[in-house]
Amino acid sequence: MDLGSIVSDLSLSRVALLSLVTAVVYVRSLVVYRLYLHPLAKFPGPRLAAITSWYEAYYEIVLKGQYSRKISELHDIYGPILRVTPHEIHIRDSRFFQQFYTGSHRLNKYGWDKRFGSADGLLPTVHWEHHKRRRAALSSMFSRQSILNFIHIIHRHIDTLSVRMQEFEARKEPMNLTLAFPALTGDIIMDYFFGFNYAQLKHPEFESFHEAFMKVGAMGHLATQFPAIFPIMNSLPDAITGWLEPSAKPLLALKRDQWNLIARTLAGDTLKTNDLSRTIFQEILDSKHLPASDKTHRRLADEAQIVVGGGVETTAFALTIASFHIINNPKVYARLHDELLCALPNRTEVDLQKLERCEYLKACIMESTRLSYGLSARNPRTYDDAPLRYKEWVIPAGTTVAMTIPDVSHDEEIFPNSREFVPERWLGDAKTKDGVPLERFMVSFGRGTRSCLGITLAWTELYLTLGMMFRRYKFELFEADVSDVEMGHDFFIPVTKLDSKGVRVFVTATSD
Ligand code: HEM
Repeated sequence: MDLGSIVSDLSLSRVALLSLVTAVVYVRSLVVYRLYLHPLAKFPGPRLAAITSWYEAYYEIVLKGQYSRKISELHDIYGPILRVTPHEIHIRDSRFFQQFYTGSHRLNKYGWDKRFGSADGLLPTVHWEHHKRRRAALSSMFSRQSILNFIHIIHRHIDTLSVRMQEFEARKEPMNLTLAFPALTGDIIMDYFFGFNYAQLKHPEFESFHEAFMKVGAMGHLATQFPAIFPIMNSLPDAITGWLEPSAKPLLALKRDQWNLIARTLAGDTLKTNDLSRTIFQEILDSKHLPASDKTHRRLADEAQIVVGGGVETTAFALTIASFHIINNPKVYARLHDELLCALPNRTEVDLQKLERCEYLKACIMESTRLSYGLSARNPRTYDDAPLRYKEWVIPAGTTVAMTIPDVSHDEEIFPNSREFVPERWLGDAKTKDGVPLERFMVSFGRGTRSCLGITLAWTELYLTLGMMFRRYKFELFEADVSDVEMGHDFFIPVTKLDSKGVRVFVTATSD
């Protein structure tokens, strides 16, 4: 070995040593900073969660969507306020929920922009002002009147569901409601957004967006830790991404499909095949609230993914939960069926106004919505203008603070036996023990300026679908139990145990 190479070997090992020392010093300083000097250092919680986001990553990625559950256990130990990552505070206090989400109209939402690969859709929009104009552009399409203008199309899809039920009855085969409902809600929202649908409800196996949206949710945990994932996925050809990550294929297909639909519309193709006078898509394109930068191909694709996504899984899960519990509880079924018999003496009729007067049906919908949560994820907000006060705590301005809907749905003080399906808890002048109206704690549609935009559409679908089903049919569960509707994983939306075969039922038409 010559002198030159000895010298260069020595300097290489010096560089390596120096790098190691620098890394150790950096990590130690970061740990000391996050534990003792960080503005959130005084907040309770596990030290590991305060030091590194890998604590969160372990529960979300390795254990597949279990951090929400862990956080609930941590609240039992540390109290209502916790530091759950180095930069985030979580609060579990049902009585603070309303105040937290409505405390200011200038709340920003950091974090969800990385989750779905559609950062400029309404739901994940970070800045409150951008959100305000994007929401204004969509609002009129979600008013009661607009939904009533669209209701004949919802009726058509519910008729198709009824025809499919007759088919399964004739074949004496179990029907998979877990798959049928996303096909129903998918066809409805496609008709409303684009003006046509993929007839997923007519597909023999109810092929739908269901799997793709579950994948979006699951990948969100990865994207939270590695925000480059979606930008990389978007920049690679689909074939390569699909080869690298086969489980992303349904998601890629969905994204590609929506991208192409928007390209065709922008190029002047008419996709609309239904008789609707306006689609959500046209409404966005014509909106005076939006600047040109909000009408680009990419932004429209983001909005399509978010609105179609918002319209599919949430309502479908609430329908699945309602159906399972009503079928599983003969007394609930009997009471509901009797009520529907009075409201709709003619079995072919499905009338929204009449169904809305059915108190017990409404109570069943409240209960299934409570148990379906809408979203199971921590729902972050940032008070950027001033510190947020919670009890004796002052949370510095600019801190991400989150609360979680399932925490309220399962607050035993407010909803005793909260895991059980008890529609009766909503009847009459329902109140908590200390006299607060119970509806105040129905938070599954969120609260404040960013609460669910599709609430009227969701309620309309729930009334019409459940009204039709439990007026016209009787059902028997086939190899399904409560674990097929309980949350096993928080993939942003609640997901049941992963090996669930779904809620399968035998169908029989009623004779009355
Ligand atoms: C049972 C059914 C549903 C439930 C429980 C539900 C729940 C929710 C929740 C909790 C949020 C608020 C997220 C937040 O606070 O940041 C939300 C937002 C949203 N939902 Fe729903 N949803 C349902 C059905 C629908 C339907 C049918 C649509 C129709 C497209 C829809 C569209 C949206 C949209 C666009 C947003 C974003 C609103 C915004 O950021 O301003 N949802 N939903």
